[in-house]
Amino acid sequence: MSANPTILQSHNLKKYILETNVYPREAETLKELRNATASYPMGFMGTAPDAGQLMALLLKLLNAKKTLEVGVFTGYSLLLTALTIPNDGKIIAMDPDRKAYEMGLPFIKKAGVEHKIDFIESPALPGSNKESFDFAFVDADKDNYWNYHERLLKLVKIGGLIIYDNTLWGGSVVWAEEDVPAPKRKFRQAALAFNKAIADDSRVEISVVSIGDGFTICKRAH
Ligand SMILES: C[S@@+](CC[C@H](N)C(=O)[O-])C[C@H]1O[C@@H](n2cnc3c(N)ncnc32)[C@H](O)[C@@H]1O
Ligand SMILES: O=c1cc(-c2ccc(O)c(O)c2)oc2c(O)c(O)ccc12
Repeated sequence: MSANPTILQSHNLKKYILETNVYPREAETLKELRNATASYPMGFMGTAPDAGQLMALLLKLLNAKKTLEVGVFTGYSLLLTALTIPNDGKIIAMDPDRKAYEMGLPFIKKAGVEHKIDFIESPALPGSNKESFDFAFVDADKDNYWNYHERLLKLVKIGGLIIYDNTLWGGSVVWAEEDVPAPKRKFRQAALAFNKAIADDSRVEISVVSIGDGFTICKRAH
């Protein structure tokens, strides 16, 4: 729910933020990928550009070099990460949907950052448990977030960050169940359970940010 100001309740305020501080600094290739994605089926799933700007800032703060992405789609967050990490950085990016990745690939090539990307055409839940990643972005099957969390706490370094997207699920976490469209209920329940569990998890420091569709930023504490 990136293009819709579902969390920030004012369309005008969202527009103001985007036009004043986000779009003028957005890389040309990201803009092109975002525009091409808008006419792709389910194009609204792409990461919101204001949320992307926050992600880039955090990647820079961390000096992240090795990152993991679960849920690539056409590659907005992937290209953003590739543009932000150093030239010898690496992103392992997993998604069973190669078609969507290939739609965005020309923009990644044009930006000259394809060498930083290792795309794996597969559902996630990686095999190795060796900790080594500075950063992970999870924007995939919402009902698996807790499974990803358990695995990522082994794969991300102490002090590293994990960002989960869609944790406010269009704002529906505070709606009555009957007001939520039936197909959205399963992921709403998943978000409610995830938000409760993460609040109780002393292994991470957290901040829930009402940007995009809700970002839960977790720092691995120990
Ligand atoms: C919301 S989109 C990702 C948006 C992307 N981060 C962006 O900025 O455009 C969700 C993606 O998760 C992928 N997905 C679904 N189940 C998955 C799984 N088990 N492992 C990895 N990716 C998965 C879908 O194919 C879809 O492309
Ligand atoms: O409607 C959506 C659906 C999904 C989604 C992702 C992975 C799956 O396996 C799946 O079955 C659905 O993801 C979204 C998202 O990430 C948004 O930011 C906004 C909307 C949606």
